Amino acid sequence: MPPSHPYKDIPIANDAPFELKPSPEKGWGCFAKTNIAEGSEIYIEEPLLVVPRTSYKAAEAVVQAAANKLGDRDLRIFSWLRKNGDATKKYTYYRDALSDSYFEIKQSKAPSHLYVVHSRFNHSCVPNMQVTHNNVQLKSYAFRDIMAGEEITFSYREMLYKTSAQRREELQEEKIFVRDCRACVPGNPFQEQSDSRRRLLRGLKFLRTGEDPEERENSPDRYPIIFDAQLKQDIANKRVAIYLEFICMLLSACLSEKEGFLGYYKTIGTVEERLSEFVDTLGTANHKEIARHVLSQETWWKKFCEACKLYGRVDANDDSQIPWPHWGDILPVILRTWTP
Ligand SMILES: C[S@@+](CC[C@H](N)C(=O)[O-])C[C@H]1O[C@@H](n2cnc3c(N)ncnc32)[C@H](O)[C@@H]1O
Repeated sequence: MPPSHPYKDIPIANDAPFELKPSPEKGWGCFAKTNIAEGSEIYIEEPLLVVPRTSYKAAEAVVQAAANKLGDRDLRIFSWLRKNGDATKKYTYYRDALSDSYFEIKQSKAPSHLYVVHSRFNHSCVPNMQVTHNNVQLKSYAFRDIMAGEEITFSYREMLYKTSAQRREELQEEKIFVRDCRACVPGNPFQEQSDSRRRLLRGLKFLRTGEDPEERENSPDRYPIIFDAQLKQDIANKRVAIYLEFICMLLSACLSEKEGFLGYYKTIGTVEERLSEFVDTLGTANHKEIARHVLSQETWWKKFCEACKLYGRVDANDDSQIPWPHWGDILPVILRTWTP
């Protein structure tokens, strides 16, 4: 009989809906023991170790000092960590154990928090779990239904607006070579459509808000999303017409649903709630009526199609100064790139 794997000893609450098991080509991972309904909590965890931010070179002494303050039990748990679940790969350096299993808690001044259980979940670009935190406590929940036996994954970075090539580039910088991901493995229909959908989602976000979610990290010209310089400047400086914002929100919901991300933003209210609030901002009674009719449609695609009836209607609360013809150019392009 093979010797027991050290991960088998990692303490996981009995009522946790998942178990740790080998995950083909990804070391070990976490798999659902039962069906988990969308919105259900998956795990709550406190950090085992909190280490002040430091340079990689200095980290060994700093992490070692923090580890030395652990009680016997926690030190033993720390010692069970293995490089990507390989039982033979015990860490030589404390800093490497930390750097493979830490989470950055943005609000905290000490960014390196080691969570033994949450760091056993593998990455996916089409994940089913979201990890949030309340100060230093991590809390994860299912943002879509998860079937018993399915691997539970989360996205290590914000990746909704990135194409597979962009994601690959970023993850490889962290030595993560994504396997078994239907949005990344080239040549399958989901992957090809996924790239177009994510590019469109990014463009729609820019149209709605004037902010390009990728421009923060990349130079504006590296992965341009809007090629028309005048249009780009107009959107960045001015508000778009209300009808267009509404249509863009609905098309974004269609695309997010296809990508499996519709439940992802539930922490800030459901898409339905946000759209209802949006309807309240319309100033023309007739437009409100059309918008309510739009939201009563069964599917996101039907809602989007009905919303297109608002196309070009200037609302009483509209303060858009962006000239019309641009939008006439854009919508057909959007519609051509995506089939429901
Ligand atoms: C935080 S650990 C995740 C748990 C790890 N698999 C284990 O057995 O302990 C991160 C490491 O898991 C591996 N990994 C995570 N997601 C992966 C994926 N989608 N494809 C391939 N490897 C993945 C990478 O080696 C990465 O450095």
